[in-house]
Amino acid sequence: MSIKTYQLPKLRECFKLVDKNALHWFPGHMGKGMKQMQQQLKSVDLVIEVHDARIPISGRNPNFKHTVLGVRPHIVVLNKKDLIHEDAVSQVEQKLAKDGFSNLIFTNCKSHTCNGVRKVIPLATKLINSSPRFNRSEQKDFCMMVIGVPNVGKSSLINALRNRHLHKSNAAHVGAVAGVTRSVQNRIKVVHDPPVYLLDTPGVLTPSVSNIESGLRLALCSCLQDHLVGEEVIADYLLYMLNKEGNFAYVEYLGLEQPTESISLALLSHARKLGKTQKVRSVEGGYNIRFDLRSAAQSFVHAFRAGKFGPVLLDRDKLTC
Ligand SMILES: Nc1nc2c(ncn2[C@@H]2O[C@H](COP(=O)(O)OP(=O)(O)OP(=O)(O)O)[C@@H](O)[C@H]2O)c(=O)[nH]1
Repeated sequence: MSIKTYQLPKLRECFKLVDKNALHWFPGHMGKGMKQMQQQLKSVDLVIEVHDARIPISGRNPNFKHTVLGVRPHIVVLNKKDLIHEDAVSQVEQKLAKDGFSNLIFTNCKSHTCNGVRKVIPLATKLINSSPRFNRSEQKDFCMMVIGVPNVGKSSLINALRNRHLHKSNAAHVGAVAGVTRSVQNRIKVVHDPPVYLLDTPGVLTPSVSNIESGLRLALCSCLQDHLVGEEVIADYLLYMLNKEGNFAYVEYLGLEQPTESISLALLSHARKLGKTQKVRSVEGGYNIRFDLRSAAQSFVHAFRAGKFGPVLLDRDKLTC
């Protein structure tokens, strides 16, 4: 196999700035969902907080700490483990342990043989049995609430656990866009004996994103809806991050000769490669055919989300703080 060497461009130190309001996504169902979660706390024994492993710090909703965490035992599941480097796992573990998260499990809900998925119920029941159950001490069944920001894989985790323990098909609705689950759902049984039920909840973000770069990372991982931020802005941030990581797998994918820092050049090349054009009305009255940069941006970002550029830990810079 030949290894390509590239003449590297001078790395830029910034990415396209986006208006903070574009990163503000807190529709009504999120506020309502948060209230429903708080109300449900008395009927659950444990909270499972799911994160996207690519953004273990940026993807954390700090409001959960004051609203739904603290009363019941708590497990952090870092899902989409297949999209980060194997060697990043221990770095993330160390950082989160330093931040006070001791019950951590990495999962890949797309794999039927994931070891992490296998560990969730045994760890959860162990934690419940070693904590006071308060109003639920007479209950024979266990109930756990699955929380997290949008699109991190909460429903997928419930389905994976149900599949593993009951060999039953999916019961929670999974989708590739943020905001599929819009209210706290009915209990879903995932284990027979002792009975274990899980509550799926809507993904909830903070009402305001304080840091633009964290917001762009959330957008890149599909925790916000793309059209709110803009596909070309997300694509620009992706290009900036891949260059910063020294990950040039995008060069061939986009049909480029060399790495580039220019998102316009990258998208033009990709649109040309895909043959994506659009008709644009000209001032003279007719139509001009132009390369469709928006479709190219969508395709670039989707390729990243599908793992086409290999594993990427977006929060690497936050692990040393
Ligand atoms: N690569 C990868 N993709 C995953 C994994 N788990 C879930 N997904 C994908 O992530 C997307 C979101 O999954 P969901 O289970 O719907 O996420 P959610 O957190 O319930 O989403 P909301 O209801 O929007 O809050 C889907 O396209 C899943 O197929 C995983 O471990 N690895």
